[in-house]
Amino acid sequence: MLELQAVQTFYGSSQALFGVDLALAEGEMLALLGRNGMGKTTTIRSICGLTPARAGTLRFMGRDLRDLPAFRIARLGLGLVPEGRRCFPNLTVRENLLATARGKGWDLTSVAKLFPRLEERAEQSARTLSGGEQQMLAIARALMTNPRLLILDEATEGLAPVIRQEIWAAIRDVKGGGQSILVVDKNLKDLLPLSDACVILEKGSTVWQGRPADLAADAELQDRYLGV
Ligand SMILES: Nc1ncnc2c1ncn2[C@@H]1O[C@H](COP(=O)(O)OP(=O)(O)OP(=O)(O)O)[C@@H](O)[C@H]1O
Repeated sequence: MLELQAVQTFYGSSQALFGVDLALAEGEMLALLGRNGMGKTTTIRSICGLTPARAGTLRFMGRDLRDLPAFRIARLGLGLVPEGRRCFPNLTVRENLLATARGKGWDLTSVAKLFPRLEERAEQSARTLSGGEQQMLAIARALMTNPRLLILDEATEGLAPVIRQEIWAAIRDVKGGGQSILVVDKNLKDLLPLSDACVILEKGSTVWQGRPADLAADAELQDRYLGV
């Protein structure tokens, strides 16, 4: 479904990605891992066309993504939940959800079932939600676009443990429904059991690709690339 080969991306003259490879099959969840500043967010920005790659191959559903503007890439069916959970603060929860609604599948009823907290707060402005609720809203908004691929960048970062667990439970449900997902998260304990494949980035390059069980069993590998 998604394939990156030898992707290089720059911010101005400063190179951030030096050779990112990854592959995600339809219906699977791919975990993109690596320490702070190793290029995970930049990889996502390159896929979405927000910081276009300067070299390499990026393909999604058989389409070449290089040189497509971000809005065209989004329309191919990428639903991005960016770091920092951006919603419209002055719109209500319901209005935020309706603003992105597109296609068939996820609708107000099914996202309310996934995140009951959002249904309880449907008429509140998004500004008044807690950080965890805003994250749920950001995920729900991305689902309302009925994306072929859902991309989650640090969806549980900085949230209380109970809220994190609610979000992981929701991700598990969404995945169980066959949704393809690319996820960046630091929480291996929650992430690995749900994932089908892993990619580790180190200094802007892919240094390891494999199965979650192999990574879970390899303390030395975790220590080398993911330890703090
Ligand atoms: N807007 C920017 N301008 C210049 N350099 C940037 C910019 N954003 C990121 N970088 C640099 O690109 C490299 C990769 O950063 P990136 O945010 O992709 O890493 P990350 O793995 O997502 O890290 P984190 O887990 O901290 O979000 C870093 O060296 C970072 O300093």
